[in-house]
Amino acid sequence: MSEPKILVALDYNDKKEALALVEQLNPKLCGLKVGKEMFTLFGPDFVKELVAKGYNVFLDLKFHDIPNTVAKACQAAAKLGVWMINVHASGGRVMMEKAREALEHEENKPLLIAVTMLTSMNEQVFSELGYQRGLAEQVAHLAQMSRDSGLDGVVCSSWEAKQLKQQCGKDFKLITPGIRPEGSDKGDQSRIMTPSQALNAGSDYLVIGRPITQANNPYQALCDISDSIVSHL
Ligand SMILES: O=C(O)c1cc(=O)[nH]c(=O)n1[C@@H]1O[C@H](COP(=O)(O)O)[C@@H](O)[C@H]1O
Repeated sequence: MSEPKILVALDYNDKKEALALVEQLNPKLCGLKVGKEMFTLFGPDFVKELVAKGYNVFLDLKFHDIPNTVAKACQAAAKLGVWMINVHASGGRVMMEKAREALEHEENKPLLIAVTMLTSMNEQVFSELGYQRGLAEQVAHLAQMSRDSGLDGVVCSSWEAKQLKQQCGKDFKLITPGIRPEGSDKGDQSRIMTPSQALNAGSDYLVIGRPITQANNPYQALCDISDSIVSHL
């Protein structure tokens, strides 16, 4: 069975609300992403609760620290039984290599991916950061460094997916947030595509939050998105 391509971002401040949606879902339909808000509020036990339900759980804490700290955080995350964890590629090559090495002896080896440039970044915001390269070039540079460090993939926007597939190879996983069905509110996302466009561009997994969680009927919103990409499955 191919793994579900949709990862629902459970960005809730209410555990009951999150679990009410999860109860309507199933692990064949989607994976679940737990980010900084729910992890801060409800901690590792909430993550373990979702893992126990049989979901692919993506723990999105974007570890970015000195190599030793990130390596230990990755080991702690692996012990929760999660399917995927992320670090920030801007932490550098040594940090990413130490993170990968730290997982080698773990019983549960989650996919280890690196965040390149946040999908909320546009050229204007990016230019204030003072990088020499352009935004797309910086994403490509960080993706190559992540690949060379032995990571399993990157978080990037769907705008970079085609280029990164050519550059890093088909097995290097591309996880793309900034997914918006036609007509849905961009919010603070900048580099967006529809689910189908993103998969056509080469995305392996679609991270989708508010278009689902803030819909009037989140389950129906997920089903509609799932139906819209059925030709890609
Ligand atoms: O690592 C992430 O998941 C992430 C990286 C990135 O570049 N952009 C991004 O939006 N995300 C996360 O993906 C989710 C997107 O949520 P929505 O904008 O509501 O669909 C949020 O939980 C973000 O924290």
